[in-house]
Amino acid sequence: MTSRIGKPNTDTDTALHDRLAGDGNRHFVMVAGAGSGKTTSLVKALAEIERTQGPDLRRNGQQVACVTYTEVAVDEIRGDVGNDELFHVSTIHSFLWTVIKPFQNDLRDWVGNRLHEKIAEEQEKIDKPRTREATKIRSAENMERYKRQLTEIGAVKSFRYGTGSDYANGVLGHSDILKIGPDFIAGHALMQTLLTRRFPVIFVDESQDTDPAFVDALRKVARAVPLGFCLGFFGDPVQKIYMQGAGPIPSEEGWETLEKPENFRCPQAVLRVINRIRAEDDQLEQTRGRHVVVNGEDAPVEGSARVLILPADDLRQERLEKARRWLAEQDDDEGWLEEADEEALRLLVLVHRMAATRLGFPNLYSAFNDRSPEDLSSGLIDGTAWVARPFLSYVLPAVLARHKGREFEIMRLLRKHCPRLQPDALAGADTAGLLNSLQGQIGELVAMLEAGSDVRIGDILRFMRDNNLMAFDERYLELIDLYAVTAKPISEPATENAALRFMQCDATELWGYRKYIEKMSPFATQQGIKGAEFDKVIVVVDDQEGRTNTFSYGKYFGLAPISATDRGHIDAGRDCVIDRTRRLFYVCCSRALSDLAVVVFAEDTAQMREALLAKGFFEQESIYVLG
Ligand SMILES: Nc1ncnc2c1ncn2[C@@H]1O[C@H](COP(=O)(O)OP(=O)(O)OP(=O)(O)O)[C@@H](O)[C@H]1O
Repeated sequence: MTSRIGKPNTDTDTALHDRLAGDGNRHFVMVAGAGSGKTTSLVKALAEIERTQGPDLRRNGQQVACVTYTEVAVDEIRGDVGNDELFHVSTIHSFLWTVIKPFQNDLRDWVGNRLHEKIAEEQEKIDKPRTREATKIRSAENMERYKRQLTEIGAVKSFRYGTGSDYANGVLGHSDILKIGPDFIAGHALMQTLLTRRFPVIFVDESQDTDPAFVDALRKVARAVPLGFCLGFFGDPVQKIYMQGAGPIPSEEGWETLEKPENFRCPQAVLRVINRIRAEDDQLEQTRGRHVVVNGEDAPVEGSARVLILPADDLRQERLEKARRWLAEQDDDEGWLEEADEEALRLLVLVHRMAATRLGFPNLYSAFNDRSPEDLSSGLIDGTAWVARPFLSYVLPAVLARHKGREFEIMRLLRKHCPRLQPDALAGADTAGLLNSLQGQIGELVAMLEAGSDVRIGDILRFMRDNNLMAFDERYLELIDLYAVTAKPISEPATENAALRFMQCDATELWGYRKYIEKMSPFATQQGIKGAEFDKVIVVVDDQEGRTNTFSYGKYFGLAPISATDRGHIDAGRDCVIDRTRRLFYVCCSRALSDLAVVVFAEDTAQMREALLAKGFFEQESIYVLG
């Protein structure tokens, strides 16, 4: 038994198990605060289904689908329920791909329509009288390319799912899958029947951040199939931290709303803080808090929740280290200095310039973050930025595998990514010669990524393209060409040159970046820790670092003025920067199992203290100004 499944059932768990066992409408929404055990309820419900319905489902070749937000969350749930084939645990993308993959002809039609749409969009740009000449030329070129692709897709044998779309080669990208999946599910009755037959139960975890079109498509299925199918959402609207998430999931007629009043994770001191934070949102007040057994008695943990205000100058890194030492001394607890144990301490930073500098990838960070387009800046945090993918999933793992002498792993990576090892290319090839040459080229990559090699990221990509080590999509090929003809380093960040700036970074910066992405440092992003918990949590608040309009602690704490746009959003009752920052702060503070410290960098520390006192989240005696 794993830790989650082993937890005692709450009344809500019992109510859910009864519902799952019933033969009426079984759809439900479980909505509850942080640490209330939503994921625990989900895995316990899976175990209950296995126990009571497992043999029948297996006999019918059916599965229970559990869709969640990240690979990390998939692993967590898998860790609880094991590798049982009865459960199909996956991210949204991979679930949608499983569902739509068999419909190859429909996929081809969809791509055809999409290309027609793109052609029409470009034509519209050309037709606008105020479009600049250079833009018109680019649009005309794009149109030609799309038209060419229209003829090429006829020859595609079957479509695959990859990171970026490359229609001519049969590759559908992340964003395509997210459009096609809900379209197909919502639009085809046959699809709905097949879906519910194969997956008579579908659970969606972290529903507040799930794509709204996907949620709507599933709702439609639930309406169409009220009996014999069970759709269950688990979420917390106050933990929505991605702009595009669905937020609250309204219940429908016949559905049950299940609530969980307790918080099982946080100690009393932290529970008081997060209840106050939440009082400004939906006012849900959680009860109980974490308990431990002391001398045979179940007792609540008091824990701690403090704020340390530090001057925002260019000594931030040193000051943060000093603050950790201060906490260690105050508590006589070396845990605050922990560097390696992931579960013991996490430092949560909103944006990572500080971590980037410390880990040795300041330029790469700047390329992704400063005036960069949304897909790069948000992809920086979780490693999904399209320019970074080949390195994180292929090049760096291959080089590491060579360092460790794991040739088998290198072959696995090459087989997956290298066009020269695909079945079509291998037919009639001199396999031994090919393998030798590939081995040699991996050796060259190792040397290029060694400290002091003076190689740029773009050089590595050119090497890979020239030796056909990877199938690049068109966007990437254009970028490699652009890098090749741009001799001068770019000094001024601009949206359109972000990817090129990435290409011009020292290749060795990739190692620090990998370390950060793989969470091999005590730092984690504030958005990246959904669903997780740590013994000690340090939330680093530093508005100077953030250069986006998505979050602002200054505005949230009432120190920075709100803009006219913000005012417009507030007046219209729309989601605004203050709401988003509050939710992020709530998620961060609610990760602590024992101790929470919020480290705030402020231009004016006294003023910040006043602002925090006025907010009233923390007790007066728990707010410290450290010089
Ligand atoms: N019934 C229970 N009894 C005791 N502890 C529990 C119970 N349910 C959950 N817990 C513990 O509470 C903590 C939080 O549980 P879980 O991660 O499932 O909550 P969650 O609601 O998904 O959290 P969040 O939304 O904040 O990510 C875990 O340490 C879990 O082991």
